[in-house]
Amino acid sequence: MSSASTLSSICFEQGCWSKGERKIRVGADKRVVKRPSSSMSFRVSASSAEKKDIRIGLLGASGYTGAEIVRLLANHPHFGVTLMTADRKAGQSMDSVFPHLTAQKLPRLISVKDADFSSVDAVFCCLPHGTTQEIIKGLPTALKIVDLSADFRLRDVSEYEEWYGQPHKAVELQKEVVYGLTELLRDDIKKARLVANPGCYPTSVQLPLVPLLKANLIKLENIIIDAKSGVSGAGRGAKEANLYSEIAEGISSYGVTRHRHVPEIEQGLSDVVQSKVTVSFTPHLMPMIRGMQSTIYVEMAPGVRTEDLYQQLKSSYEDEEFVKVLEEGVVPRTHNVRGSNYCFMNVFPDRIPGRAIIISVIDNLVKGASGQALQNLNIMLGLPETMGLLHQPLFP
Ligand SMILES: NC(=O)C1=CN([C@@H]2O[C@H](COP(=O)(O)OP(=O)(O)OC[C@H]3O[C@@H](n4cnc5c(N)ncnc54)[C@H](OP(=O)(O)O)[C@@H]3O)[C@@H](O)[C@H]2O)C=CC1
Ligand SMILES: CC(=O)N[C@@H](CCC(=O)OP(=O)(O)O)C(=O)O
Repeated sequence: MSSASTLSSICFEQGCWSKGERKIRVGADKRVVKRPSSSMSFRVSASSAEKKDIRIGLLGASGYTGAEIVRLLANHPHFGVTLMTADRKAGQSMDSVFPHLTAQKLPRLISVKDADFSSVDAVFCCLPHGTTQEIIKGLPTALKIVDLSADFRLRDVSEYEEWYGQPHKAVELQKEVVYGLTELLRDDIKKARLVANPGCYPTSVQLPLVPLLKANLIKLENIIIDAKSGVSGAGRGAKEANLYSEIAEGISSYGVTRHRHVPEIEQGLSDVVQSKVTVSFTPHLMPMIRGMQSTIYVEMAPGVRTEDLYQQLKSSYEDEEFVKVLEEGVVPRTHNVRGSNYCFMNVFPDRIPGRAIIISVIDNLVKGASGQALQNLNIMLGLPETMGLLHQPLFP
């Protein structure tokens, strides 16, 4: 890995920049993008920018989440991919690995050890968990980084070691990490250099539960999460358990009693109430490619009705582009969010008094991974967080 680039910095017009920075005014909202080191200045419009002025490095570009970021960036006026890495596929062209991305002009896949980070301003890290800490530790400190793996999500390094079965290799770096659950931690993300993008299950679970816990509407005990994922959640690497003949025409529970997303979910929920929250969580592999549903059973606090949960979720997310509480009685389906950055949710009364059932759906590869990562990098660089993400779900 070679030496650091100076990070581009971006701000709204009222922000300030120093001498010698290039500026770009973007779209009608008069946003200003600034990059150090050139006297040149130019303008682009957000809708038709040919010049992608912010250079993106994509580590693990030959995987599913890497490819999904490339797909999303096709519609991003500022982020252009200038560096892409792979492991086994290093040396190949992206077109040959992912022909669906052929229309884009992309750099060749190289090994991460050959990567020159002086050519990038920000990095999406789409590597398997367990490999990422050492690699990120070696990156120039000027880079803004969104890590999609689980390597930096658990604040407590001993908890990481317990659940991931290996020592944490970047303990110092862990201290500066911000957890990237966008809608709920936006203010911290704005200031972050390194964001740990949440796991897909934890995203689908925390988005509905955090506002309800914050408002003391549900009990901390007996939260039961029955979650289901499409097979792309397991990545592109070949595994016997993910063969068509193992997945099709059936449902498999896995990680029963001990899935590594449990501590991540519990960390997020416990933070909200400043008290230990525990959950029962069982994930299932479904015979579908994308999509994730979490069906969550909760006990309501005394005197609380399902209507109160519904109103709380409605008001918490009324101004959010990507989190939608459906009309009363409408059941969210993974089909409704396919290919998009949306999370749809709803809450239903259980026939057992005092209990409620919450259903939350996302696309694991978008809101559960690459979409939320892009949302976070937009925020970290002062851009509108919806940039590149405003396409509608693909249905049917
Ligand atoms: N898939 C999903 O829905 C979600 C995934 N995530 C997380 O995002 C990360 C990426 O996931 P996904 O894209 O699905 O994974 P994939 O298995 O599809 O892709 C992994 C990528 O990392 C590269 N790679 C593998 N091993 C190494 C290594 N030792 N050193 C350097 N590069 C390596 C691969 O290269 P090559 O192809 O050449 O072998 C490939 O580009 C993972 O940490 C995953 O847990 C998070 C949320 C959801
Ligand atoms: C279907 C499937 O296997 N899903 C993955 C979760 C995907 C995800 O969010 O994983 P990370 O925490 O690794 O980022 C799993 O259960 O391990």
